[in-house]
Amino acid sequence: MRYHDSYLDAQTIAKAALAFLDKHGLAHNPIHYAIAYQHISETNAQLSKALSGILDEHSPDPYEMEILFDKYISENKPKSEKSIENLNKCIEHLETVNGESGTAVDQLEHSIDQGTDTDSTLISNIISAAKTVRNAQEKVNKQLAETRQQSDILMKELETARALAITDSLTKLKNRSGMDEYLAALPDKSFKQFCVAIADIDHFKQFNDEFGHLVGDLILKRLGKLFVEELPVPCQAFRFGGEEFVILMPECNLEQAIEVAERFRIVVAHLRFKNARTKKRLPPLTISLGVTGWVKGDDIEHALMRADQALYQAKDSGRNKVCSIKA
Ligand SMILES: Nc1nc2c(ncn2[C@@H]2O[C@H](COP(=O)(O)OP(=O)(O)OP(=O)(O)O)[C@@H](O)[C@H]2O)c(=O)[nH]1
Repeated sequence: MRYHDSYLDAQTIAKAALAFLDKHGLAHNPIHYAIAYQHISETNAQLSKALSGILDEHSPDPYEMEILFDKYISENKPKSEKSIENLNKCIEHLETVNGESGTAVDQLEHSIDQGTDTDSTLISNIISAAKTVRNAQEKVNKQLAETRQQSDILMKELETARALAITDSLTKLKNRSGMDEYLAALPDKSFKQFCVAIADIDHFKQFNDEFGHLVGDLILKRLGKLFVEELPVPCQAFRFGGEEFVILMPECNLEQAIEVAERFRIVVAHLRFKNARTKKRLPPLTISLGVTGWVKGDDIEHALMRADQALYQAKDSGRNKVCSIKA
């Protein structure tokens, strides 16, 4: 159970939670209320820490509240455990039914072996055993259909869990594991021409410090979308953690890869963000990129190290730049 407050305690917390919402001009909707309740009752330390960080600066807006709710309250647990439980129950039932029909047949065999029954008793025993077996068969068929349904649900849940494991929850881009899967599935011919880039947001710490991590998260989210919208096929971006992204560029020579990176850099530099609460414009955001070639036989880690060196050069020479190192 999540809440242990007594009736009276809960009433007191509820009043304080509503007063909190009023104080910050927030609607009494379930999302805002859940945040306020958990904050006031001190039952969610991480939520309170994030909320206090915002409260130090300003009253949270509904957008920030939604992000807090998604990050610290909302639960999206996989139902796999329940499905496995159901599947096991189906199997157990199948075993019981199978046992019932086996017992009926055993009893019949026994009375035939003994030879003590009259013909009419024997016939009625055969009919009764046949009925038991037929009933059991019907039950088995029904149960099998249910088992199939449960196993389909489980398969879907496993697929979802697998997709989640290789996806970055914030940007929705594939993560490092997703990139490893992508590389493992690459046909050999793709290695003829292949480039790798690392993109990194400039002065993102400063941005976070000035506007808060939640706004920083929104920027990362927007960048994730932009990679998908702006990178030409078959280039693909992956989030490696933090504000660092890897772009794999199959079928690109170094010159073409630099062009792709440069175009993306310019798109980002032209983006304009607005603070949803204050409606004020945020300062322009820039990224730096390091590009390198990846040749057949080379370890991807080596290519990533070269791309990182190139990125370092871009940062070192003023940022908002693309630098490259040959394979
Ligand atoms: N909002 C947000 N910030 C993040 C996330 N991951 C990493 N960061 C922040 O990204 C910042 C990275 O800072 P630094 O590595 O110092 O780099 P920088 O400030 O961007 O400076 P340069 O890379 O040298 O231009 C840190 O403040 C991290 O907290 C995230 O998921 N969300």
